Amino acid sequence: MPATATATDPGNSRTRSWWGWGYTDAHPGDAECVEMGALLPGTLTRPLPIPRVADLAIDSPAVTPPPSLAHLVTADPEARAAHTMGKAYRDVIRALRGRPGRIPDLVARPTEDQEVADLLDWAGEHQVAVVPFGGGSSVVGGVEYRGDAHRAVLSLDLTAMDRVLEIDTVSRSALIQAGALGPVLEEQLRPHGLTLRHFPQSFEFSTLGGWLATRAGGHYATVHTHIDDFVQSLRVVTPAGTGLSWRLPGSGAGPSPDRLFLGSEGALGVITRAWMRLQERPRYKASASVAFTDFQRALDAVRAIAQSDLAPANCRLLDPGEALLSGASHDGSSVLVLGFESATAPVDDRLAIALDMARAHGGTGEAPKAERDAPADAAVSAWRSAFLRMPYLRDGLARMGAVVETFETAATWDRIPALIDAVRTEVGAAALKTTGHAATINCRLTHVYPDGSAPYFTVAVAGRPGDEVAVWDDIKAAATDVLHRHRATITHHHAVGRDHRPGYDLQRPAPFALALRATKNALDPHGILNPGVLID
Ligand SMILES: Cc1cc2nc3c(=O)[nH]c(=O)nc-3n(C[C@H](O)[C@H](O)[C@H](O)COP(=O)(O)OP(=O)(O)OC[C@H]3O[C@@H](n4cnc5c(N)ncnc54)[C@H](O)[C@@H]3O)c2cc1C
Repeated sequence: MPATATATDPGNSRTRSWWGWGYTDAHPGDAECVEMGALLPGTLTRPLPIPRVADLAIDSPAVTPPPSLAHLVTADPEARAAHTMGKAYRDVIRALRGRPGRIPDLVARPTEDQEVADLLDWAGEHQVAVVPFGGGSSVVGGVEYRGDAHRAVLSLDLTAMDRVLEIDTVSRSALIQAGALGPVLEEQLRPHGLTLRHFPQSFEFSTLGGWLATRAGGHYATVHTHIDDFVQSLRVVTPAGTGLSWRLPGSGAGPSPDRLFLGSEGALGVITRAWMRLQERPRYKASASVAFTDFQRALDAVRAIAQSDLAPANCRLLDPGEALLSGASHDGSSVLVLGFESATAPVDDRLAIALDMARAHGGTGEAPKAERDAPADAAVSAWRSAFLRMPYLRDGLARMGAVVETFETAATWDRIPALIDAVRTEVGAAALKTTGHAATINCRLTHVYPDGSAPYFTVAVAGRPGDEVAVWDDIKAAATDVLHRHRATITHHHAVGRDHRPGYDLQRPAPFALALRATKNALDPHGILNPGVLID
């Protein structure tokens, strides 16, 4: 039976930062920034001031919408500033240094599909570049226009389209508007005992449409974690018309129309709504952590667990640096965070078997605790809270002039040990060369598969004050080169955007690039949609 739900924003009384991560009231204060900076010798002695929109040079909009669309569009400086860039380190430091990217001329907030189509029609007639914008949490330059300086730019913010329109409890799926932020969407599903169960680290500040357009990866380590797996059907508004795929549990009818738009990053069309497969909320949970003195043996343990049929919800391996940083270990050991959950049956047995497998590879861990009865163990809790706090701390370190950023990849198991070693050595050497300081490079495995895994690296180093962007670009170029030589993907879940174009262009087969170009020409004949992303 169809059910409708009303959108709510649980966090709407708090102020979102226009330049940094999340809510302004959660940002570290000056004293905490100084304390963090002291951990990286060579950083500034005082934090850079919080940037103010009033200090930005914001030109008058180069374009005016027609009266019929004027009510959807704003030229408010705060709104324009907040839609200028994503939330990568590169974005944050440019805002802090008063050098943000190209500020869009206008921000539009459509409330229904027809308004999206009307905005695209108008933009096509006037050659206005349109950048679809969900939560704006892109870390790859996905929402930042970097094309011709004379072209007008419209940021198309989808967040006013944030409702769960219909729930089919029989087929356990829901029709959801693309602009719903994670908490807004889950709040509407909760009364039905259902969940999308897609929890990227950016969950609070990213949208369903953004997840679909970037093929986001959720928090879970195995099985259902990529947003792709939950898609039943998509509605996409393109300059060439609107398409709606059929709701099907599976179909072998030629190439999948949904697959064309998953990962299309706003370059082929605007995803306005999707039927998504839902899950029951888990009732049984159990978690534990295992310490290893030997990282290679820890990798072997994770591989064994990933190649079993245990399917842990969480199977994150933290190297010693990552474990120290998150408070999961203080003695130089690597830590494997294991978690199981189910809506159907207790999971303690599965956790016990996984722990036995870890111990067989030299791991030491405490007896498992079922989370229904007892809190998760200390290392698991420490890791979880550090995980959510991390982006705020990154911005605090950026205010100290430090260079702190992450990058992620995936490769088959046979390549993983050499890949991780090469990143540590070669990216470390590049960081030393460009800054004169030794970098901290930590690694964790975020997602594991029977045939490989996704290592996620964090780099922290004192920058060259005032030159932090160039420093990061040097380091990132070295990282791209290492990944390419080791046949590791340029991104496992952070998308391509503009920053990953060099790696993506190398990775994709030439005939596929031809097909993508032809598709872009067919669907977006005026080239207005997110120019520079995926294909020129
Ligand atoms: C601290 C932090 C943690 C993160 N953690 C994760 C993580 O765990 N997993 C993960 O996968 N990613 C993660 N990311 C990256 C980012 O959150 C994801 O790429 C996310 O899917 C982007 O969603 P969004 O709504 O913010 O999209 P935006 O950043 O607004 O847009 C991203 C891209 O999608 C396009 N787009 C947005 N909405 C639409 C639409 N409706 N139709 C068509 N195109 C659209 C945009 O044009 C852009 O190219 C993280 C980022 C940060 C800053």
